[in-house]
Amino acid sequence: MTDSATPMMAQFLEIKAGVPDALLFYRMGDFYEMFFDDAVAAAEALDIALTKRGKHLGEDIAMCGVPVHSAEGYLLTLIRKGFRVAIAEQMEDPAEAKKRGSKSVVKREVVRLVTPGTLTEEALLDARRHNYLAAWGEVRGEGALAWADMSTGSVSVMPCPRPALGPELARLTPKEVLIAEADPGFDALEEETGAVVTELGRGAFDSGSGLQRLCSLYEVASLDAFGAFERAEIAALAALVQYLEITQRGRLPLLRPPQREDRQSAMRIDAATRRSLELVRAQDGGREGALLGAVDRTVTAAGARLLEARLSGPSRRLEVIRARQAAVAHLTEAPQLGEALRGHLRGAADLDRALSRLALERGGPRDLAAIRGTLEAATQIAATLDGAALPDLLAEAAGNLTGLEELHDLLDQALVAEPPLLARDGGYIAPGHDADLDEARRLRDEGRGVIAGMQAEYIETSGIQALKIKHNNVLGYFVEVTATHAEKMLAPPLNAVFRHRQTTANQLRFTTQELSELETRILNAGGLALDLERRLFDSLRGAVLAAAGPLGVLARALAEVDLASSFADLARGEDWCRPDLDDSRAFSVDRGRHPVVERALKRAGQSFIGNDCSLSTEPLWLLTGPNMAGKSTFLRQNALIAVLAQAGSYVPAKKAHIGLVSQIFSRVGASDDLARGRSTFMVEMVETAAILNQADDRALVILDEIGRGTATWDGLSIAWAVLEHLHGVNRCRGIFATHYHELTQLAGQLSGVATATVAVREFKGDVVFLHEVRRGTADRSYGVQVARLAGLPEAVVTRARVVLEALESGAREGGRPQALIDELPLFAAAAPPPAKRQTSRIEEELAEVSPDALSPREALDLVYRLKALGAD
Ligand SMILES: Nc1ncnc2c1ncn2[C@@H]1O[C@H](COP(=O)(O)OP(=O)(O)OP(=O)(O)O)[C@@H](O)[C@H]1O
Repeated sequence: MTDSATPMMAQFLEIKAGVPDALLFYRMGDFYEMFFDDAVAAAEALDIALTKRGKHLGEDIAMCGVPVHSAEGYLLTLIRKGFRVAIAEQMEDPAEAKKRGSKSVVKREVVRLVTPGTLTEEALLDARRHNYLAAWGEVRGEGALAWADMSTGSVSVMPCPRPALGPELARLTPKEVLIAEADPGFDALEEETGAVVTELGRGAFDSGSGLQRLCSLYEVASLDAFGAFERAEIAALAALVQYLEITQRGRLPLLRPPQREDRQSAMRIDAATRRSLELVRAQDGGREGALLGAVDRTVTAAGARLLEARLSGPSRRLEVIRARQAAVAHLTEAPQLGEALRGHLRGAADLDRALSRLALERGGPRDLAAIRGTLEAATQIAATLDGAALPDLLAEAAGNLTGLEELHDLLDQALVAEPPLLARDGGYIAPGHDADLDEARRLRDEGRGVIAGMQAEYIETSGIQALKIKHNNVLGYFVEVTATHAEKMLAPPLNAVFRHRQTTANQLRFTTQELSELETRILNAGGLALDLERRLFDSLRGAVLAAAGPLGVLARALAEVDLASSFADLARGEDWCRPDLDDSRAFSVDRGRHPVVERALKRAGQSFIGNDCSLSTEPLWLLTGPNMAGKSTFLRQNALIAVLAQAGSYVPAKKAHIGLVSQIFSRVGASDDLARGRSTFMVEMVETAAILNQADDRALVILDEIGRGTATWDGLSIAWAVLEHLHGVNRCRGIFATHYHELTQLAGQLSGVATATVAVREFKGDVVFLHEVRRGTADRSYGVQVARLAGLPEAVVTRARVVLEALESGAREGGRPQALIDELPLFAAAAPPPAKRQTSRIEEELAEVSPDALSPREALDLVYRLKALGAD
């Protein structure tokens, strides 16, 4: 090391050596600075300027920095881009360091490692989603998965064999997954799950020392009180806790006792099915186009998180679903009650997250106020529910909403109505709460009044009207006059009172004995007031944390009430029905609808055609129909109805009877996976194999055009064999959409297979989509007509018709394809002279438009007009 900044750089390098995998935010005054490779990487990721600061071993040191006050936004960007960030703070006042000698460096320490799975800041989190950190451990061949949301304190665990890990992670969508280092077979995990995968030393997953760590965390002698955990579960939990200790530098978040989940209790939905059904994320990654976006009417963030969890993991337990349904039914039938609850819920804050920030000492006065507000809402909700005959779930929730009145009263009495964000500047404790604080504040404020009086007095003594008493950080309080009065002020008698301190370009500044004394008094009183407030904050925080257990139960109850009333609001608003669920293998839906497609159509002023589906007697439906007729929509809507029903919601149908579905498989819409070297066809076959190997007789399988990605006869043969297997071996319920009309012959031979088709009408050579599903088979594909609608050149469409006709008549007469093709007239000869095309009304309308002259509103109106013309 050869430069002047050596001691500081030495400190930087030492700290950096302790966190080699993270970018180091090194606090220097009002900035977090980054150096060397960290600076280069961060400057690029954040798109900020890269500069230099001194030299190290003869080379320039790269540097970049972000202001502390806006650091959160930069942190978020870095975390989203997959970085981990270590934050090194100054652990002492620079003045302290100076006392040790002019060359000494301010003490700094890493106070926290910020990783995707360990965020707590409001600004860094999506309020309506969980932020899970997961850990997968294995002991003697038995696997287990544990997951925690540090921002709410929830902790869960369950046995999870290695093959089930992918589907479970797809359900939970954790932001970060911990695995033991050198565990083979996890190469693709990051890509598959979108989570950051972090490897920990094997020691972190040791179940023996892990048990001790967990017992001391929960202050219990054994974990039996929370459930009977397997060793692998303990290993996974222990790894989670150790990682939190590492990242939070010993300051553990509030962690609730682990909840043991049972894999058997949730409907199984694999990752491909989740993608295909777009349960909580649409294919474009957004929430809006997904089922979640279409059904979310929750008014609290915790309610929204619960909804996502329910849609991601619908239940398989009849009694659980029925209890949830009963709550929704009660509120659907009593709309005023539901509305009143929703009104009160709007006043509730995110209690879990406020609590978690307070536990980590990252909370402020607003978090206390959030808890006060939520307790208030809880009391109102409990009162609203009081006295009515309630279904069990609501009665239980109502019971959990009371009992914390004392804490509420304490907070209410202690806090001002709208406290500031930061505790630093005080001003959040209400007057009248603490006599000492009131007294200190009185002294401080009186001092300010005295200053005003003193200014008037000095104006009189000096005869200088423009004299002012001001304050700055260097001089404290001082008297200021303009330079024109210099002579007078510096001469007797005034110079005996006013001591000259500073001359600026136009002003002279003075202090007086009296002013200095007053300043000390004001400062002392102000400092004392701040100190007292800080202590009161700590004691309020202590009172809140002491009630963390019941507060957690209350937060959960509020989320349940929110979810039940939001489902009720949805059911009423959208005219949904209460599905009848039982243990049978029935599946019968009358006038079912697809909630997401229906919403999109509604926005465009169109209505959705409801369709029936009955798999109760013939469990497999073979669905044919032209492209664009609505086959995929029909397939998906039936799967979504099963998901909604088992999540406890009403469903978009006139009537529905559903025997519990154990697993859903959906293969709708092709996708390839070029990153993993799989073609569309290969992906399709891998997924089909998974379905045939796993589907049981309670499964619901929806398959769209299996086999279309290969040659016709291969495709047809595969589709045929798959259908036979589903019918004879899997014996599941399912809908199978296909363009192979030959397959419908199979339906006649298999007793459990029925045929259905999406109806269309032909009108002047074009197809008109009716979107009606009827029993029977489609007479033809209408592929050429649909292609024409899509705007294929007229010549190509005409030619395709000729080829189709020849192929069809040839096939009827039993000709060989090659012979048929040989007989076809050549394209050039067959192509009709380009006839003068008739212009359509849409084209006529468009010809009139000059785009630049349109206002946005006019443009929108135009789209509606064109759309209406298209439908004519
Ligand atoms: N029941 C319905 N009522 C009204 N409109 C519908 C209905 N079903 C589908 N549609 C409309 O038809 C469009 C096409 O539907 P879908 O994608 O399901 O067709 P498809 O038969 O699967 O087509 P392809 O075979 O080309 O994949 C939808 O985007 C929607 O706008």
